[in-house]
Amino acid sequence: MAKQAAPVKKNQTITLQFEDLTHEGNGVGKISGYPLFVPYALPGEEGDVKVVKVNKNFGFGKLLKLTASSPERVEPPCNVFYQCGGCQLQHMSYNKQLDMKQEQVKNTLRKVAHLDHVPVHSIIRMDDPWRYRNKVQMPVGETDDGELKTGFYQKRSHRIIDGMETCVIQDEVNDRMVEGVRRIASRLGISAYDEAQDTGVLRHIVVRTAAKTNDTMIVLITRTPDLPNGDELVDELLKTYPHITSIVHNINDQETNAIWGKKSQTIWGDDYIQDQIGDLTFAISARSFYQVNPPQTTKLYDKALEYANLGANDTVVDAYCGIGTLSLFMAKEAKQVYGVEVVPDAVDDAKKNARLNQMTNASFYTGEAEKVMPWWTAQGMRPNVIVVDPPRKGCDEALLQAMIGMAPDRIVYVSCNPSTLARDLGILEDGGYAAKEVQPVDMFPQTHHVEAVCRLEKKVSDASV
Ligand SMILES: C[S@@+](CC[C@H](N)C(=O)[O-])C[C@H]1O[C@@H](n2cnc3c(N)ncnc32)[C@H](O)[C@@H]1O
Repeated sequence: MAKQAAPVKKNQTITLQFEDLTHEGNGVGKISGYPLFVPYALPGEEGDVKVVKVNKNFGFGKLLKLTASSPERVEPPCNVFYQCGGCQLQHMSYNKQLDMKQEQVKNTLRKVAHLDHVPVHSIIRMDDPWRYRNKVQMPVGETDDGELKTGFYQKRSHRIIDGMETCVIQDEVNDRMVEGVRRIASRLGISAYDEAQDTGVLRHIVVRTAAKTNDTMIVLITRTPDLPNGDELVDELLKTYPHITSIVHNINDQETNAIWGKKSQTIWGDDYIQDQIGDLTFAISARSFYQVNPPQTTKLYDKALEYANLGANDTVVDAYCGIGTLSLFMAKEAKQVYGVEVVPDAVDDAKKNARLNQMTNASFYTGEAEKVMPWWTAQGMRPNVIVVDPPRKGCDEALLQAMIGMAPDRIVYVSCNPSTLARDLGILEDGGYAAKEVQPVDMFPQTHHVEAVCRLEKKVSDASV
């Protein structure tokens, strides 16, 4: 059969009405049924678009001029929003962002796993959806005059954006600290890493601030094993910012896109910062995962706890447990909690956190959850509740099968990716679990990222009814 040509050509300019949004927040307009995805266009708008890419079934366009604008369009407060790849939705009212995320969860569950019947509750919004991030990983470069400069990369590139004054989703302390480190390091003549030549020293400045305690950790990531003028840098930083609790040097000597290298050493203060969530205290070291949005984290964990519906005799497994945050909240209500996590430093933090909070009924194990869980199943572990909170790629099939084998009464699935959530729910449904309800939580305002918690229960078999 002859291949049907796309009805547009690259570089052609067309007028398009936008009717929908993609998961990434791009506007969707159709020309003779052929969809074009156009960043920064909103449903209900019309605009002149230059076609920039033509695939067989869809294409991409660049918005040249809006001819009809949506009431949901707002002025992005960030001066580099259109260059930076960090946020995608600042041009959209917060209510519209929430609608989009809600619909994404609903539609993905329906399309991927045919779970149309599962109620998806209204997304839990953030009261003030700005300045929420407690961690920043900022690339370092050099100006033409040899001064250090910092800024996020331009979209789909490794070019640092010029003129980035601030990041409006970062905690202001992080913004200030990045600028402070840049200024002092520049004065001390520390050079920036040059990716093209694989030369120079400072690659990234990472700052993590604890919202409740104001503890701050600074991580200096260098290509070189030593940090020239490191002592002076530490002295000056401490003089200028006495609230710093930890300074860590991480070495990344590889030619790679990865930010972090394998070796870290604390060059001043503690190996970790401490923060509080609710009435629990957590130690967090440099390499450990910690939720980035403190006010929303409390809401997310409250929902996960409600869904776990724990009793004093319950045993819980928390797979992908990080530093044991959710595990310890569960341990307050359950008899025993077992956490498993792949990052050894995070497991050390989790053990420390159990001690810090005087909790003796939570134990933590290092390993890949997809390997440890089948082994636990074979050992006869039979928890009443399993909690999973995997990275974006979702759960490994071996882990899902191990969960099914453990036959818990309830499963709580915390997800940062609706597509893998839906895929995994399909497998759990086939394995005898019913998804009962889903609660989206807006953990990442101004970005297209979506978080959701799902409650599953073991299906009652016909024979036992
Ligand atoms: C989304 S975080 C959740 C952590 C924790 N529940 C929290 O709220 O802070 C996912 C965690 O899974 C860990 N992880 C990634 N792959 C893993 C694997 N194969 N086995 C065990 N843990 C893994 C990551 O290191 C990270 O700590």
